[in-house]
Amino acid sequence: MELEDSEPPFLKTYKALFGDMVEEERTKRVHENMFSVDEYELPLVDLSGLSLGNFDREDCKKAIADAASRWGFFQVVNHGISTDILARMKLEQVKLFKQPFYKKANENVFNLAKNCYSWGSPTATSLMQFSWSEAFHFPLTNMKGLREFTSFSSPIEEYARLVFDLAQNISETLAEHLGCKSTTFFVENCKPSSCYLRMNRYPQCPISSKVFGFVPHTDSDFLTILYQDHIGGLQLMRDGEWISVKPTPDALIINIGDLFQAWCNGVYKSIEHRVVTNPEVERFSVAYFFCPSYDTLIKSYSEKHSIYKEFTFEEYRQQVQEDVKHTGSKIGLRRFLR
Ligand SMILES: C=C1C[C@]23C[C@@]1(O)CC[C@H]2[C@@]12CC[C@H](O)[C@@](C)(C(=O)O1)[C@H]2[C@@H]3C(=O)O
Ligand SMILES: O=C(O)CCC(=O)C(=O)O
Ligand SMILES: [Fe+2]
Repeated sequence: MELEDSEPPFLKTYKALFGDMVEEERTKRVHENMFSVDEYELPLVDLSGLSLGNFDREDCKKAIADAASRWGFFQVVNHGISTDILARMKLEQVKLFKQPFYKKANENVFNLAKNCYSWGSPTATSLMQFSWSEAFHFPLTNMKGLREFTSFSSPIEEYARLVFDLAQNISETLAEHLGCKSTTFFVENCKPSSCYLRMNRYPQCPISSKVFGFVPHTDSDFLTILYQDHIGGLQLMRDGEWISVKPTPDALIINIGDLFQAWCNGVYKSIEHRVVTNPEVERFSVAYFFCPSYDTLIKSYSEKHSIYKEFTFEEYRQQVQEDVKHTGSKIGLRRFLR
């Protein structure tokens, strides 16, 4: 197997030691169920409809609510975040991950939160729970901290400001569709400082199609807004099958989180998703978790009927972390069924 100069050193070593194994792995992946998964385009909503006349606006809101209830996932274009900001954010993200390990692991260098950098799933208790990825996952309580590393007006900071408004608008649209026309719940309980940003890097994985880039999970938030590059690898569970999500340039992917599913009594779905590895190229994504403050009480929007017990966001996170610690898996909302 010939060695290409452009390949990272670890891959050269692998090919020298296990060349035929890598070839065999590549052949195997073609038939592997992870890679023969059907690729779908998520329901696409053009948000420019929200700023048009009444009918277009209502159609746009209905498309958002339909996708959130039928898929739990959808993608949006004309979301108001420019291609330029997305491209500059991606560049900063690549620069950040290319830093030497000692710098990435030293939170003072980037002035981000403590312990925000990790490899894999920190609490994995078996290989199947290992994630072949590295990530910075930090609360947006200190946006200025982002400037220390990147530049005065960090594109990541600009993105975080814009994506908060987008998450707020989409949440209120979803609430309105439930008949909560003038709810102030999200404005009162979700602030830029209560949200999180997670930057993911998925290195190429030439050794096994059985390793996940990110283990199957649901997001423990109201709403996640995901910016992914063109490589692909995100899969979601639909009708009992894993389906691959086809990347759309400059689109943002919205998925409903556990807290919204509880708040709306299951009308909108928090869907399990995962990331599969790629044998040839690395992949980057940025997930924005739209979260309330920890003391926010999550209870059904409808007084008359609720599937889940009331719980604060803090109680939810603690329960998840306890379950993940003791069992290696997140039990999530099932813990709070009435
Ligand atoms: C180990 C875990 C923590 C996590 C659920 C999981 O089982 C695997 C995914 C993890 C993750 C990653 C993104 C978010 O940080 C998070 C809150 C989420 O929604 O999925 C965490 C989960 C968690 O701690 O609740
Ligand atoms: O990278 C992706 O496509 C998904 C990442 C994800 O699910 C997460 O960060 O919660
Ligand atoms: Fe996720």
